[in-house]
Amino acid sequence: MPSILVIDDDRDICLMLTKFLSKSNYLVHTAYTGAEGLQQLRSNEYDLILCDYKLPDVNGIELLQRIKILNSTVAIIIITGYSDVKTAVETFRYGANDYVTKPLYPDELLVTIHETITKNQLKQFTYIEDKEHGGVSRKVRIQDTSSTANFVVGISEQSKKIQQHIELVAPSDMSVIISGETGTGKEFVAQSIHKFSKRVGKPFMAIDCGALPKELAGSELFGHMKGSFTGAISDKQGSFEIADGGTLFLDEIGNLSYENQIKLLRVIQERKIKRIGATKDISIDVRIIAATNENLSIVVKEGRLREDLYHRLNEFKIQLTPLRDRKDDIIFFAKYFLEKASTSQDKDVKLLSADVQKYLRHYYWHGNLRELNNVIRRAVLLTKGDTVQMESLPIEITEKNQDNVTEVVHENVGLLKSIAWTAERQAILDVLEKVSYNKSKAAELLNIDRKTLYNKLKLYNITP
Ligand SMILES: Nc1ncnc2c1ncn2[C@@H]1O[C@H](COP(=O)(O)OP(=O)(O)OP(=O)(O)O)[C@@H](O)[C@H]1O
Repeated sequence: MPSILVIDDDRDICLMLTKFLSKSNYLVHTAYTGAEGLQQLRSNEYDLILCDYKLPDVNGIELLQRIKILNSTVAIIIITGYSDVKTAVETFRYGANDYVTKPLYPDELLVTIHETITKNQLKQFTYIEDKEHGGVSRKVRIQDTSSTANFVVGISEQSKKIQQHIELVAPSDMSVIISGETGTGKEFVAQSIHKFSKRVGKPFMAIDCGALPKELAGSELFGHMKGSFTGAISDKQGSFEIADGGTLFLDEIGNLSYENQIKLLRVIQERKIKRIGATKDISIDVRIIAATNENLSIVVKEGRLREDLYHRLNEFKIQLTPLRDRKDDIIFFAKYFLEKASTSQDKDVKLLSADVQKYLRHYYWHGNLRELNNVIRRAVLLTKGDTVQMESLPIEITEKNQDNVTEVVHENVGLLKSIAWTAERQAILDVLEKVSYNKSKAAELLNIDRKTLYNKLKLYNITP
């Protein structure tokens, strides 16, 4: 039975989640503070941590970093208010796997939890038969690249160009830097390069340098010998050895320590590594694809990335455009995600209403394709008929976005506003019912303060 640790200071949410996740055959533990969560993590193994972004004792990023030190492979889903999505997408740089927005919908949560655990397990340790080492089984971490089957080429000019670049650079052995905002698809592009290269069939390993605790990074990348430091209880292969013959994808390269950058440079120049504490070098043949969502020339200027390493990695550069700047792709991908979500949820939602399409086109998409995927997944869950309507979109997309929707003719604005309001009114009523009309609890679940809730009750003429 997969096990989940819920970290949330809202005891009602913990209780509610424990109840329905247990019913869905998960083993659930709860913690009300970050410190308590870390304590639980020290004594238990979990498949997934479901963690509120705002905890009283520790901020979300710091907690993620501390979780990763204790367990670098556990899957993490962040719970956040939609208004904080911009901050939540930042957590992907620190190892979060996905996020869900409040108010929580049980069905959506179940789908997200199931997908996250499955995807994370595919990345985890697998025993493989190692012919070169006398057929001995060894434990390695290999990324399953079957997901590359799902790599979709967008229809915008920028996406077509990216595809050309992938096909151009893949057969060569050049190092590649892929840059782009979070969620633009850097890892998908890296997998695609691997798939089209002669290294296909060999390992593709993804290392998230942002999520890698500094203390463990050297050993994770280059391996270590038994006894080389406290905790090194046996010899360990690093990612370079494991990925030998294949491709190593180094995400958030700007986060590597200076010392590890020097070691990385040596691998590129001499094709050799030395495990921590070892005396002998090991020859390595690995193609490196690095990714970043920062401007690397600035990172170099600031002294966080060695210039020589930057130039060695920068043999070929692929720059992914934010989704908001390739508008043609928005609806194209939305339809793709719609079909995927509809199939996986066993529903028959096939269309996006004209208004929904307009609003999607004009939203900012801080989290790019990842955010679009999440919004569509939730919209499919909330849709009763075969067409996604405005009320199934988060209020942040329909409300804040209104000023930007230039294609909406003036007389339609009032109508759209009223649709958005209807959706919000319904959401408030649903939550009130769920918490037996306890307004404090309702405000918490809705992620607004009590005063705002009272104002909205007045506005929508709700008299519980
Ligand atoms: N080409 C694509 N085809 C289909 N789905 C895609 C594509 N690119 C991105 N996605 C969707 O967006 C999500 C995020 O993609 P990916 O992890 O590659 O982004 P990223 O830029 O590496 O993000 P981060 O910087 O946060 O690590 C994927 O899980 C997938 O749902």
